[in-house]
Amino acid sequence: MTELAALQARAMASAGAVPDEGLIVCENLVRVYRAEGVEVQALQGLDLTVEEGELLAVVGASGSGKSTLLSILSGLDLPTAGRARVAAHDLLAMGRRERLDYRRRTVGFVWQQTARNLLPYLTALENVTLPMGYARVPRARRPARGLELLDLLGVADCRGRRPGELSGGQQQRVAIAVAAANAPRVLFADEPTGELDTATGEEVFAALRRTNAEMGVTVLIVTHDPAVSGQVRRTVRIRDGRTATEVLRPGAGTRDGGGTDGAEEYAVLDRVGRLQLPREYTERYGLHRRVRLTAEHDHIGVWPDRDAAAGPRTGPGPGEQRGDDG
Ligand SMILES: Nc1ncnc2c1ncn2[C@@H]1O[C@H](COP(=O)(O)OP(=O)(O)OP(=O)(O)O)[C@@H](O)[C@H]1O
Repeated sequence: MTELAALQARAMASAGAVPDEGLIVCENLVRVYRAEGVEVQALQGLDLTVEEGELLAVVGASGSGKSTLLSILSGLDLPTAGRARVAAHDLLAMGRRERLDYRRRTVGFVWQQTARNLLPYLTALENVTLPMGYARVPRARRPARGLELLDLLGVADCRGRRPGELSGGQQQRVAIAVAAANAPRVLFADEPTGELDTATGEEVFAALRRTNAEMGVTVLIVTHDPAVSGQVRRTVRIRDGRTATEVLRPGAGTRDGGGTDGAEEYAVLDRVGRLQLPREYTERYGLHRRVRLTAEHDHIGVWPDRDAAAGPRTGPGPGEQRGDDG
């Protein structure tokens, strides 16, 4: 078995994930910051389930809560309330040692700032082999494993160079190799292409897809760039600290990144049946405070509540706009 195959086998092996649950499960996650007497609700009851092996993007405007979510999932921050589990680790209940082990072995990170990912005085290969010490990989096996990773990500020729001698895209691909060095269950990437031009950014996405497809590592990319949706099969949009909508693109996330054809937008339904309607729908159809539901044989109709203004009525009026067909 090659080093990479061994890594893949470890990544794929179930490490005790609770059956019927995703690899990542967030339920009603709340994070309140208190600064100088002012309270900011960065997360306001966020729900998210990610299955093992997924490659997904979490998108949202600035201030929507993406970084807060990433800090919690990566074990750097604690939520104020709610539930968060990753690979059978309860992120609210981890002790110091478990947290350290979680950060070293269960998850890997690629940050936007290329300089934050790599040590400047080490070569690409030394950067990749460094974290293997945390997972007690025998010293003699580290270079072969590191080279295999650099090769998978198309930067084996950079092995002897220091970060300052690499392009931004090469640095990010080496950073993915570093993050994947201990075959984590999940790789978190925070705006991994934020500092790169489009063509270089696509190379980095291709590298993230290879890590996902060939090592079986679940990859979660956080970005404010909605165009990233075209690169992955599933995009979850956060709005005001909650998961608002999801876009699924059959065929995306494959070699060519897929296209926009066949993309379908979904609203997120939480465990107790709450649904958040996209703002463009609530504005377009004049939906405020409450809506009227009609049960059809294969869908539910959502109608503006005009009764409040126009008096009681039993059915939708002629020419009234339909709120939602699904
Ligand atoms: N340490 C903190 N103290 C107080 N408020 C904070 C803190 N960190 C974040 N916030 C606030 O929480 C909200 C969500 O911030 P967060 O950084 O998670 O959003 P984001 O979607 O990652 O934004 P960006 O894309 O600009 O990084 C914002 O209103 C932000 O001002």
